[in-house]
Order: sequence, then structure tokens, then C-alpha cells
Amino acid sequence: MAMQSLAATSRAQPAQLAGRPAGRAAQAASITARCMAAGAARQRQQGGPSLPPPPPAAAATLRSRRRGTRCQAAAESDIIDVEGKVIDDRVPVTVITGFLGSGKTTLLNNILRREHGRRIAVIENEFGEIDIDSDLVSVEEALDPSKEQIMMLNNGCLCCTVRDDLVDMLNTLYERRDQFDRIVIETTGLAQPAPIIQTFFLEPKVADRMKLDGVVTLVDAKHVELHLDEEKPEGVVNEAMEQIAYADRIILNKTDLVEASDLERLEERIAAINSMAQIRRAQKSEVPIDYVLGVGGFDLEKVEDDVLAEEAHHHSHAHSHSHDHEHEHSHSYSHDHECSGADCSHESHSHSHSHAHSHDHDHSHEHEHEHSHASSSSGSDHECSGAGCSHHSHSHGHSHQHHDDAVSSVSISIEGDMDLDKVNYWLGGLMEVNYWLGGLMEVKSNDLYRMKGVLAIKDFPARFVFQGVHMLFEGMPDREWKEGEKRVSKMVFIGKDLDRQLIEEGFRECLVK
Ligand SMILES: Nc1nc2c(ncn2[C@@H]2O[C@H](COP(=O)(O)OP(=O)(O)OP(=O)(O)O)[C@@H](O)[C@H]2O)c(=O)[nH]1
Repeated sequence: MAMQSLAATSRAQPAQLAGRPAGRAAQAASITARCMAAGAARQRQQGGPSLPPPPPAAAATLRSRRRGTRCQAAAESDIIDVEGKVIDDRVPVTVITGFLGSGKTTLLNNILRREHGRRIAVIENEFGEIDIDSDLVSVEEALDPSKEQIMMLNNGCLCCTVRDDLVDMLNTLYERRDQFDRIVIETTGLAQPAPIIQTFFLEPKVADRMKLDGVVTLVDAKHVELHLDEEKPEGVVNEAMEQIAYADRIILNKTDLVEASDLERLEERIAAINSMAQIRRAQKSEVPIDYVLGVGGFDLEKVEDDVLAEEAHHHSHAHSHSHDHEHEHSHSYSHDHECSGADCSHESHSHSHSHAHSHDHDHSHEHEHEHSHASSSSGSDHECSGAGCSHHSHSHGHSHQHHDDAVSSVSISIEGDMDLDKVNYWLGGLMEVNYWLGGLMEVKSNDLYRMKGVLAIKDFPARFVFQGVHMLFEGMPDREWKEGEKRVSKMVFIGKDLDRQLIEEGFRECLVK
């Protein structure tokens, strides 16, 4: 079974979209599946490996496939560059999310008032508002002094009851495509990002015309902990947590209202939920425009950067963070010696840490931390650091549990070649609802929010990059491995109730024995 056929397996279920009939979602999902299957079949017919390196023609096919409906070779309307590659001319869309009052409209105002040479169309979502509030009016003034700019208002929640409206608005906007370069959607403070994100992958017409550039989440430094700590009934989403979990970029706003130590604690908590997103502190939502626009959070081409950034973040976090509050650490490495320096190398290494925070209810920030570092890899026989430290297999994950933060990030990095069939089977299991993988793993796809990875597949000269949102998965061969480059597979998962150890074991099982 080829990697591209992953979504076409009979086990795969269509993503359930809030407020939409399952049939429509299933139809859209099966288009993606057919595209992926078609790609695999084509490759088999060609007699080549199921994951060939991407010559220009294949790259065109893959890009087209990402557009959902145009899964065969480059469509006639595609714009091809001199090297034969399809130029992605879809309209980039930025989704601004964040809890009520976190600073979304302030950010939008900043973007629209600034001179940056980009023409922006705005979709403004005001849930339950009858009057347009004063901030919105200022948006309108900034946006539309000459009545030539475009702003669309939606009176309802884009993520649920009126999600069809979003599709309609995007398609209506597209008719005036020559009047703007990109679209910014400001969601309501209570919006759940997942259905909005899925719109750009599941709605064929939208997927063909627009591409999701990034999800930018505003976090109110003063109040976010209240919202994160809020106990929700079983099955009810904690919007504040989900908005952080799905973000590509996070703006930690209202820093003027809290102490520096609060910011450090908040950053740590946010990073524990989502270790892939960049975090930037701000007052009045003031951040460079490039931090918000042109993010490429869903671009396969940028997967490696994101995965590497997560790794760098993890290491700097693991080695440098300090706490100014009560905590307990317990480190239980099973290493039997330490090493550092240029010559350190070992076969296998893994580590993890978990933080447990508990907050009292008047928010005096009484913290209890528990850190535990446990080396679980059988071959892990020593610790190392330093430039030359090399690992045949290295994996790390961190699950920080703050109060009842069930959402966390897990990252794994393993050296060695992966068995394609095993990876397919394992990832398929991860993405499926209530599917048991070898009796080991049960992960509900609804709980797996996002994942990104770079894989070294046995007998393939090219790296395979992929990203996923819930059950939606897209991947393609990337550049070829360089001479002497270590064939390391890296994956990052963000989700709810993720079991780091099970994920790591499952991934390790995919290694070619
Ligand atoms: N002190 C302080 N106030 C801020 C900051 N950023 C925004 N505000 C204020 O916070 C309030 C809410 O900001 P908005 O930008 O309207 O927040 P929003 O996320 O759009 O709010 P909703 O649309 O209700 O979800 C406004 O009065 C802003 O002026 C900040 O950094 N510090």
C-alpha cells in the first residue's frame, strides 16, 4: 500500500464537520482519497517506487492533487512556470482567532492601517452582534475610505451553524479576486478553529481557489488561564485551549497587564499545548506584519522548518527554562553514564518530561510542578550533549499537564529507515476513530488535532513530508536526501490525551528491522 493511498483505505472515515451533513463531508473526503489513490495507481503503472522523488512533472501532479479536485496531472487552467512546476496562485487566507476580548479586532486594525502594500479583503464574524461595535467601525474606516475595499460581515458563528456561509462568502469574494491579494478572517471569540480549517481542505471549490496560509491566535495574557482552567462538561470543547492548539502563530497580548514572571509561565503553558507555534509577546496586538501574513503554516514545503523549529524550541525549553514557583522535579534516566563533547554517540535515546500545574481558584498562581524525565528506549545507555553527539535513534516528547490540560504536543525523532507499509498502517490507525492498532493504540482522530513530519522511507532517495489536520492528510516526496545526511524521521503531534509512550512505541515499530 503506497503512502498516498493512506486516506483511501477502507478504514479511513470522513471527518465529521459540525453543522454539516456527513454525506457532504464524506463526498469531499473521498475526493481527496480518490486523488491520493489515483496518484498511487499512476505510480504503480509507471513501475516506479510508490514514493518517487519529485521530478518537475510529478511535483505538478502533487500540487494539483493538493487542490482537491484537480488530482490528475496539471489542469489546463494551472499556471506552469519555466521549470514545469505549477505555480500556486490560490488566494492565501489568514484566520485570526482568540478568546473574547483577546485583541483580534485590534490586530486587524493594526494590519489594515499599516502601509504594507498588500490588498486585504476581510471577513468579519460577529457572533450574536446586532450593532457593529466601535472597533469594527474603525476597521471599516481603515478598510474602506474610498469604498473600494471589501469587507464582509457575518452575523453568526462561522465554525458551526453558518459554516456554509463561510463557503458562500469565500466564493462570492473570489468573484472580485482582482481587487485583493489575500483574505483575513476574524472569527468570533468562541469559534472553534477545526471546522474553519477543514473548510479549506474539504470544500473542493474553496480548496481549488484558496489556501489556508495560517491560523493566528491572540492570547489575553491577563485572562487566558481562567479560560484554560475552566472545567467543561464531558464532550464540550474548551475553545481557548483549541484556539491555541491549532495556531501556527500565537500573539501573547496584553502583556502590560501582567508581571514578567506570569508571561514566562504562560509561554511555558502555551508551548506545552502547542509546541509547533511561534509565540510572540505584544501590547495592543502590535507585531510585525510578516508574523501574521505569509506564514505558510499548512505548506508542505515548510514542514521541515516547523518540525526543526519545534525541536529547537524543545531543546532550549528543556535546557534553559526556570520557574519561580514551587515545583518538584524528578529525573529518572536509565543512562549509566554521561557524555558530552564531540565524540559522544549512542544507539538510541529518548526522553520526556511532564509538568503538572495546579491552580487555586483565586488565581494567586500557586504552582506545583512535577517533572519526570524517563528514558524509555531499550538501547539508551548514556546521556550526551555537544556538537558531535550522534544518535541512531533519538526521540523526545513532552506532555505538560497543567491542571487538566488534556491538550499537548508530542514530538519524536528517530534515525533509521522506516518501513512504508508499517508507517501507513500506523498513521492510518492514529487517524482513525476508535481504531485499535495491534491492540496497542486507540486514538480518536477527533483528538489528534494537527501533525507534521518528515520521514525517511526505505529505498526512497527523497524525504517524504506530510501534514495532517484530524483525518485529513497530505504528503509528498520532498528533496532528495543529501550525501552523508542522516536519515532521520521526525514527527510532531498536537492533540488531546495523547499518550507519548504509545505514540513513540508505535513509531519505533515502523523502523525497518
Ligand atoms: N491593556 C490592554 N488592552 C488591550 C490590549 N490589546 C487590546 N486591548 C483592549 O482590549 C479590548 C478588546 O480588544 P479587541 O481587539 O476588541 O478584542 P477582540 O478579541 O476583537 O474582542 P471580541 O471581538 O469581543 O472577541 C479593547 O478595549 C482593546 O483596546 C493590550 O495589549 N493591553
